[in-house]
Amino acid sequence: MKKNILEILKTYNLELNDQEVANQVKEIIASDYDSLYSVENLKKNFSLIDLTTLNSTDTHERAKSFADNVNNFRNDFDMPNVAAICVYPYQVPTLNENLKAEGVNIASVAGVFPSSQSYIEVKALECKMAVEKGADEIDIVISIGAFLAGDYQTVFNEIVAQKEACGKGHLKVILETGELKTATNIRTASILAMEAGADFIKTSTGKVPVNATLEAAHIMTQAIAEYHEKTGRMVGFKPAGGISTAKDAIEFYSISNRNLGEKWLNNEYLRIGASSLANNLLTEIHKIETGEEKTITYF
Ligand SMILES: O=C[C@H](O)COP(=O)(O)O
Repeated sequence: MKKNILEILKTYNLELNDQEVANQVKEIIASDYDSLYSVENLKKNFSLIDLTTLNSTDTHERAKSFADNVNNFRNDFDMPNVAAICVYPYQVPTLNENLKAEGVNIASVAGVFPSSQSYIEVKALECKMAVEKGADEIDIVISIGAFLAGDYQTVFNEIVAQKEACGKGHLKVILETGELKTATNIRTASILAMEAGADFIKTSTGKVPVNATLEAAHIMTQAIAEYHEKTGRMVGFKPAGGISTAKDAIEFYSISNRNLGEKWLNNEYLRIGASSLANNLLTEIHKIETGEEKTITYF
């Protein structure tokens, strides 16, 4: 029998004040950011990256070139590799054939990314096919229109169906927080997605005007910590969309560090979805380690 998400949500206090959230974020950054800004943490943040392309101009060749660079990375740099490469579903077989780097996963968007506007059967089939073709992880988007219309049960049922379709694949659920607007909506969607079985909750697709914000990260990581306390299950967190500088990465890391703590600060439970962060982190690490200002464009 399908669970009733409205009944489940009643067991949580969902109301949040946007201004209080903003103040809490300011306090965390003011107090923690400087001490967390180190080469060690920049390298760790690199190892949290889901190296992403997701452009309309993508091709199999583009996926292969990502795989080649990731395969060679440890020959060229003495630091941990990225966590995963994230591509469109049709590119999964290309990664499956070409990605050889140890410990680097294949992630695929699915569920009719980025709009999620289709039949649930189509969305679930895309998840199933991507896993069958070799994806370890699947990134889907919630039905934002249904959520904003208050139809939480449909949003919940669709996540459950796509989780089932993923089988052994890990499911990351994108809330598209920039479209949810309020802190209360972001908190509600976080809890709904976790209750539906999300292995990770993720902020954004990178395809809407407002992508990952520190406020959304704060709300989501607090919800993850609370859900863990209530159920014992550790859900991962993935900020994504518009995170491109070393400063951005350490700011988001400061929020996760404060709200989730050490157990989450590894790529099993923490990821950053980003198309341009990797090169910028390499450039910053090189600058701190050698004193030389040199733009590194590896990916
Ligand atoms: O999931 C990852 C996002 O699509 C990446 O967004 P970005 O291109 O703004 O880094």
